[in-house]
Amino acid sequence: MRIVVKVGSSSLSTAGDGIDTARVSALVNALAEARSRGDEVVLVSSGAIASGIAPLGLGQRPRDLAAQQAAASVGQGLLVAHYTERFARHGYVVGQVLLTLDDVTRRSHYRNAYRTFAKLLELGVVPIVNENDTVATSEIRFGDNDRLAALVAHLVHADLLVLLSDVNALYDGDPRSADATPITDVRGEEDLARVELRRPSGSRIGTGGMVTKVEAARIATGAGVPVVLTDVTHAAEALTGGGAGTRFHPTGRRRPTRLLWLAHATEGKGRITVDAGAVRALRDRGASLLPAGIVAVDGDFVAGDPVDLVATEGGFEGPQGGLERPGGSVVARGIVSYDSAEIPRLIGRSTRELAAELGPEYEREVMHRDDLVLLDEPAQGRR
Ligand SMILES: Nc1ncnc2c1ncn2[C@@H]1O[C@H](COP(=O)(O)OP(=O)(O)O)[C@@H](O)[C@H]1O
Ligand SMILES: N[C@@H](CCC(=O)OP(=O)(O)O)C(=O)O
Repeated sequence: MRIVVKVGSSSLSTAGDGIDTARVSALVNALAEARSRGDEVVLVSSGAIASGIAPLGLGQRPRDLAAQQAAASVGQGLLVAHYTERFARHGYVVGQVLLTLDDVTRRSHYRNAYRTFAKLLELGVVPIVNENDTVATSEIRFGDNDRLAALVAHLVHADLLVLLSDVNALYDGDPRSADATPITDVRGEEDLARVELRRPSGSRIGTGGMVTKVEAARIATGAGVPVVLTDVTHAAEALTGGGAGTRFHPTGRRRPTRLLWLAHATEGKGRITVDAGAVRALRDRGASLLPAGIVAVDGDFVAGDPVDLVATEGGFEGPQGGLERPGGSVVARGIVSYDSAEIPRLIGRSTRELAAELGPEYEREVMHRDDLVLLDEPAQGRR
C-alpha cells in the first residue's frame, strides 16, 4: 500500500514546550512499522509554526504572517531534525518536501513534484511534506495541510489517506460535550448532514478544526482515495486500514491529477463570463474556450493563471430545458492562455477573423480543454 499520513500541529507540539518528542516518537514507530511491512509512506506534517514558538519565546501562535513565517523558518528545521533522528533509529532515511501552491497548479511544476515523490519512494525514503510557510504569503498559501494532504494523496496515487489529529474521530457535535457521538463511517453527504463543525478558537495550536478535515476527506474520497480520521495514539491500527476512528469511503473515480489541483488548490485570479453556447460546448462536447463565447472579463491576470469561467446572467439550460445553474455561478476553472488586458478586443470574435487581423498566434484558444475542469459544485476556493 502507498499511504499518505497527515499529522496536525496539535498532536505534535504544545505552545509552551515546543515539540512533544514522545508523540513524535510514537508516530514514527507506527510509520516505521508500516514501512517494515513493505508499505510506502508519505508524511504530511504540520507543526513548523508551532515548533518555532518556544525557541523564539513567542508564548503563543503568532497572528501576523511575518511572525508565522519566522516561526516556521525556525520550527521546520527542528521538526525535520527530530523526524530524521527518530526514523534513523529504525533504519529509514527521510526527505523534506516543501510545497507552495504554484508547485501543484502549474503544469511543469506539478509534473516535477510527481517525479520528486516517485524518486524518493523508489529510493525507500520517507518524504516529509509541509507547505513552504517561510516564503508563502497569504496570497499564495494553501493555508491548511489537511487539503494539502488530500492533494498529495491524489498526486502520489495513494491507496489510503490517514488524517491524525488530537481527537479520535469525527463527532456529530463538540467532542468535549457528553452527548456527542462519534461517526464511524461516512459514505456520502447525507452522513455529514447532522455533523456540527466548528473551527478551533484563535488561541489553539491547530488551525482548521474538523472543517478542513472534512473538506480534505471530500477531495480525497471524491478522487477515489479512502480516508481514515483518528488520533495519533491509534496511528498504528489506522495504517492497516482498521482501528478506531471515522472512515470516509470513496465516492468518486480518480481524475487526471492536475485537474484536481485546479479545482481544489487554486482560486481563480479573475473571471471570464461566457455565454450559454460556450457553456454547452465546454460541458457537452469537451470543447476548448474560444473568444467567440466570451461576454466579459474581470480581474487582472496573466497567461498561465487559473481563471474562473462564469455563466452569463440568466444561467444556461439543462438537458430538460430548465435552468441548471443560476446566472453568475462559476461553471469551470482553467489555465488561461491570454493576459486579461488582451481579452477585451477578442471578445465575441472568431479565431479565423482574429488570426487574419492580428496574426496566427491569435488563432489559439483562450482556455485549452486539457487545462480546464468543470466544477460540479460551487467553486471551493482557498480560505
Ligand atoms: N464535529 C467535530 N468532531 C470532532 N472534533 C471537532 C468537531 N468540531 C470541532 N472539532 C475540533 O477540531 C479539533 C481538531 O482540529 P485542529 O486543532 O485543527 O487539529 P490539527 O492540528 O490536528 O489539524 C479537535 O480538537 C476538536 O476540538
Ligand atoms: N504549515 C503549517 C500548518 C498549517 C496547518 O494546517 O496546521 P494544522 O491544522 O495543525 O494541520 C505549519 O507547519 O505550521
